[in-house]
Amino acid sequence: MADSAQAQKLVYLVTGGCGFLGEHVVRMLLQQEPQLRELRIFDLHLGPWLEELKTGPVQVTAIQGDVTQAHEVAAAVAGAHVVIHTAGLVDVFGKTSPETIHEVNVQGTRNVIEACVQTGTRFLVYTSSMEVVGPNIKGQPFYRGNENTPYEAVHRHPYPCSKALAEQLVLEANGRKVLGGLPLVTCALRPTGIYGEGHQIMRDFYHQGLRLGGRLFRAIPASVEHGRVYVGNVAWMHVLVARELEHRAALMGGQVYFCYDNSPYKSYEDFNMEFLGPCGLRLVGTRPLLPYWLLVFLAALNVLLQWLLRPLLLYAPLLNPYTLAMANTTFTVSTDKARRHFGYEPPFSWEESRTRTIRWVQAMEGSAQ
Ligand SMILES: NC(=O)C1=CN([C@@H]2O[C@H](COP(=O)(O)OP(=O)(O)OC[C@H]3O[C@@H](n4cnc5c(N)ncnc54)[C@H](O)[C@@H]3O)[C@@H](O)[C@H]2O)C=CC1
Ligand SMILES: C[C@H](CCCC(C)(C)O)[C@H]1CC[C@H]2[C@@H]3[C@H](O)CC4=CC(=O)CC[C@]4(C)[C@H]3CC[C@]12C
Repeated sequence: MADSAQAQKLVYLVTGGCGFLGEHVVRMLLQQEPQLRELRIFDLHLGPWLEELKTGPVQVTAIQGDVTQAHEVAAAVAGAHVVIHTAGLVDVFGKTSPETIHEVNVQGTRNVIEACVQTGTRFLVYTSSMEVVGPNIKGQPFYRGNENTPYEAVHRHPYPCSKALAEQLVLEANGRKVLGGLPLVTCALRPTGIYGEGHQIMRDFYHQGLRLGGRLFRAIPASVEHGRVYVGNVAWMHVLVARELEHRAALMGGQVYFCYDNSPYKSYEDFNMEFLGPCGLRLVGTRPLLPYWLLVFLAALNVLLQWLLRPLLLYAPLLNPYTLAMANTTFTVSTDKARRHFGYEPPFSWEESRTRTIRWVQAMEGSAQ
């Protein structure tokens, strides 16, 4: 797509463009994609910040729509050169039913693929997740693994199940003939746990810490390592893949790539403290304060309470058997596949990613006072 005859000719569609990752992808595209003529942002809920983007040189079209509605998706996709499909329901806390998660993540993705085929859009970038691989239900560690590392990917939870099915649909669609007879080129990106400006779970931990008098209590051993990735780097990988898919279709089509950067491997809680610490919170305990069996019991109790309270209110705490298993299982990625295939280098260093995230938490602190 680097053809100069195509300068400022391309139309991109970002589904879920008002979400945590989607907003970063949208802003990154506007900054870094010189060939962009029109950027369509499709989301169930449109953010007010979109207005400020409409004054720039690129035509920004905000489309309020639902990926589960095939006709809405087809209308948004028609005429787009590239679709970046980030829309999804990210729910590991039992806020939504398994059926709704499946409908949005799997049927929504099917609708996006069919829309590409029917309208002649050739390039589709899908935001998958590391959860497609693991951690699995056995809690087996994945240590510095890459895209070829053998791992028993067995899931029961609706979220990873839905992401795995959707990813499979995207990969199988690679090579299908779109309207006009040319082949569809698809690719799936698998971010590990994303952090950065706008991260809701970081916000939740921060407010929980404030409520507890500036303290958080260690629940997970520091030895359990997680791979995390800065949202700006994830956004950049999406922009780069979208740009390179045409020229490297034979190499990249139907491929999966972990989304990674140089963020340090740490336990989920210790990693969060990299940002929450400089904002005045303290992680109490060098070891977990409660025995693991008690956490398992509390997590199960939360499931029971969620079920009992459902007719009255939505009770969806951070701790449940799934999140406990996730937090307590080492899952770290070490790969260079994206660098080898399309020259990905994370534009934000760990220091910059950390500084930006701390500034964001501090701004939240300011607004809370
Ligand atoms: N947050 C994380 O750590 C990770 C997220 N991902 C994936 O990245 C993608 C984006 O996730 P986040 O930005 O964290 O989530 P998010 O919840 O902030 O963003 C998702 C966006 O999709 C939109 N959306 C939801 N249902 C929709 C529907 N029916 N029709 C149209 N739009 C709809 C939401 O309104 C939201 O703006 C998801 O596909 C998720 O599975 C992958 C790995 C890690
Ligand atoms: C909320 C969990 C930490 C709470 C642990 C407790 C209650 C003991 O303090 C989070 C631990 C791991 C997170 C997940 C992981 O980063 C991978 C993910 C990938 C996605 O695609 C979506 C988000 C998530 C499932 C992420 C969700 C929060 C954790 C379970």
